[in-house]
Order: sequence, then C-alpha cells, then structure tokens
Amino acid sequence: MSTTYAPHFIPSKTVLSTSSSFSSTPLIMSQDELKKTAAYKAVEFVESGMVIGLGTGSTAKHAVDRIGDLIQQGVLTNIVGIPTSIKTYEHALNVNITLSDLETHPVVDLAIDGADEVDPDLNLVKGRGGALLREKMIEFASKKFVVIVDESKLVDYIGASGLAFPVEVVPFCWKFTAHRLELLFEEADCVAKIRTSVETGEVFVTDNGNYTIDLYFKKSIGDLKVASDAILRLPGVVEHGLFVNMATTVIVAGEDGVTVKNKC
Ligand SMILES: O=C[C@H](O)[C@H](O)[C@H](O)COP(=O)(O)O
Repeated sequence: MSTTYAPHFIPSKTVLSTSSSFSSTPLIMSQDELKKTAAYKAVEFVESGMVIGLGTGSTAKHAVDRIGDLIQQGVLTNIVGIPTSIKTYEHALNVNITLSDLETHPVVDLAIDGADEVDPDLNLVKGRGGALLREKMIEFASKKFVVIVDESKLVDYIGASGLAFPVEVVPFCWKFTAHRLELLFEEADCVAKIRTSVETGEVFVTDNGNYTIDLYFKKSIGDLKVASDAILRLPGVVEHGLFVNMATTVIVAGEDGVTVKNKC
C-alpha cells in the first residue's frame, strides 16, 4: 500500500542512506546537516494560514529558510512569522516571510526553535545565541512549540553539558546580580561570567539592551521549577534560559535518523 505525504514530508526514524537506492550504509552527516534535517521535519507541521514563531540560531535558521522556500513555491500561503530576534527578523525578511509581532498576533499557532540542552523530560536550556527573552515570550504564546536539535544537545540533566546557562539581566549593577546568582547556586558550585562579544570583546548587549550573565555549574541545580522561580525573584534579573515544561515536541536528528518526541 502506498502512502501520500505532503510535498515537504520527510519520513521520521529513517536512516539517511548514501544513495537513493536501498543501501544500508548510513551517511555520516555533519552537525549542520543534522540541524537542517530536524528543521525540515519541523516545518512539516506548518500549514497555510498559520502564525509561526520563528526561532533564532543556526538550527532555526534552516526552518526559516525552508518556510521561505515553501512560500515561494506556493506550497504554503498566508503565513505570518513572528521573529524571536532582530537577526531572525532580518533573515526572514530576506526570504520574503510576512512578519508581525505579538501585539498584532497575540496567539501563535506554532513556534519552531533550537535549544542548547534538552533533558529527558523535554525541559530546555536556551539563549546561548542571546535571544532567550523574546524566544520565551513568543514560545509561551504558542499553542505548539516544536524544538529542533541535533543529538549532541541531549543531556541527562539540565546543566550536564557544562556549557553556559544564560540569564538576561539589566546592566545596572550587573556584578552585584552576578554575585547573587553565584550565591543562589552555591551548592551547585556555580561560577557566573558576563558574556562578551566574540568579535569585539565588548560586553554583549541583547536585542533588549540588557546584558547576559552565563552561569556554569559543576553539580546539578536540583528541582528546575524551584531554580527557575528563585532566579526570577532576584531583582536585576529580566529572564533566564531555562524553559521548563514549554516544549510540546522535540525533533532530534542523529546518525540513526530523526526522532520525534512528544510531551506526554
Ligand atoms: O539564543 C539562542 C537560542 O536560544 C538558540 O535557539 C539556541 O542557542 C540554539 O542555537 P543553535 O541552533 O545555533 O545551536
């Protein structure tokens, strides 16, 4: 029996082979190809007429490109994009996606975005690209939030990668706020560092005019909801990169194919 799929359908759980024949030799894909595979899979959820939250980062960029292509081909019509950063705004404009904002479109049908860490319960760390505040606002307003990652982003617990856990703070007395964050996570052996721009070495300023404090933990931060609430209670904190219970679906691309994980 044959099955008909939408024109932009990629079967999940498929090992991508070296040729279009039935070779069982898996193709070694680059990390960027895996990101693109996850992104294309997520775009299968996009339907004409939808309001779409457009994520930020190297993985989400592939989704924006794909949506732009499908609009150009006439496969998707009446799409409105809500960009999560100035960078995504500019990129989406370049690929001719009609753009709006949350004030005009307060309900978003679907958001597609990358992540820096994904734990087994689909909790996330986001914001290593500096866009966490707008991402959280738009993804919170979305009926469905599809996260796209390559398998390197999967962790056993939040913080396990040892990479930055970002917190957006107001510039006023940021050193004081950084110190308070270290004290808050003393038991996790937390070190707080101000984020600087790789290009200029200057303090990195977010799209909202704020700074980012990157936290590094040597131990688990414990209950995520408790940690999230405690960070938000600190005066000077604007938002943090922990996305607890927000993802409805996570699409993971790996060497063995694409896995779609849905929140129970
Ligand atoms: O601020 C950036 C975002 O949260 C990104 O979605 C996240 O950092 C993942 O980025 P990438 O897809 O480039 O790894």
